Amino acid sequence: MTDAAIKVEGLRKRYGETQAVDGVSFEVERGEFYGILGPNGAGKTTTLELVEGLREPDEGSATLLGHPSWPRDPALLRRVGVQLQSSSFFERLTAREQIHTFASLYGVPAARADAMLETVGLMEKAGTRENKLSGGQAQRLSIACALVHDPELVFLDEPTTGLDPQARRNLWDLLRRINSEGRTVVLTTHYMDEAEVLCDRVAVMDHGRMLRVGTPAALVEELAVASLEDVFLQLTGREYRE
Ligand SMILES: Nc1ncnc2c1ncn2[C@@H]1O[C@H](COP(=O)(O)OP(=O)(O)OP(=O)(O)O)[C@@H](O)[C@H]1O
Repeated sequence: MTDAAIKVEGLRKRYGETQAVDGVSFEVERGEFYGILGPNGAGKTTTLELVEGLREPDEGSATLLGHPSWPRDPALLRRVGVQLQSSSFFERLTAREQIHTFASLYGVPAARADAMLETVGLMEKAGTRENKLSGGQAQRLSIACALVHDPELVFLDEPTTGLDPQARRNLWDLLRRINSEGRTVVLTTHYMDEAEVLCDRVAVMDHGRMLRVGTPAALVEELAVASLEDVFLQLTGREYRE
């Protein structure tokens, strides 16, 4: 058993000619808010999928809460929440029906599912079908579904992409609350301000490798620049693009 929430050693994954993840190692402490930053195609999503146990690594290993993430351990699924893309909703179901379905898959009482809808501010949209929700509402519903079984560890892949500034800030409040309740949160993001505000530590990734890990303030200081945006630019040589 290790006390880290996540321990990753030497992960590699290739798709045909593309070395998507090229020897990634990192650790996330329990209760930490950890951000993975990188330009398009850097390998963030593949890294998350390997760590979550959704893909088999070519090499290397990951442990979640002290257990190997591959081969998948059903007992672990109960303790981990993964935010699915809103395109993974069950078709034509309302917001309430979606989260009730997730709740029943996990054996969670319906009342808990309703409480999660309330937490993400979707009670008044409970009767709305998934395809009629706005982008922000769909994101919040997907986060609520990932949290309905009260996981200890939560993975979010670009949770605020495509949201307007107000909706992003509302989501930040929610993510902070989730973390302050003691959950470990790992997210990827396209937004440096978001990483700076939310994350205890960030890892900057490019070309399948982790270039640097540290607190946003420490990275800014280490590279003697003005902001995390500059850290990103200096390490990757690229503006952040969506
Ligand atoms: N299923 C797949 N089959 C083939 N190539 C893939 C597959 N998934 C990802 N790739 C390639 O692997 C590389 C890493 O992709 P990945 O989605 O992990 O990056 P990312 O950092 O999450 O990018 P983005 O910010 O655009 O989501 C990219 O070059 C991508 O084109």
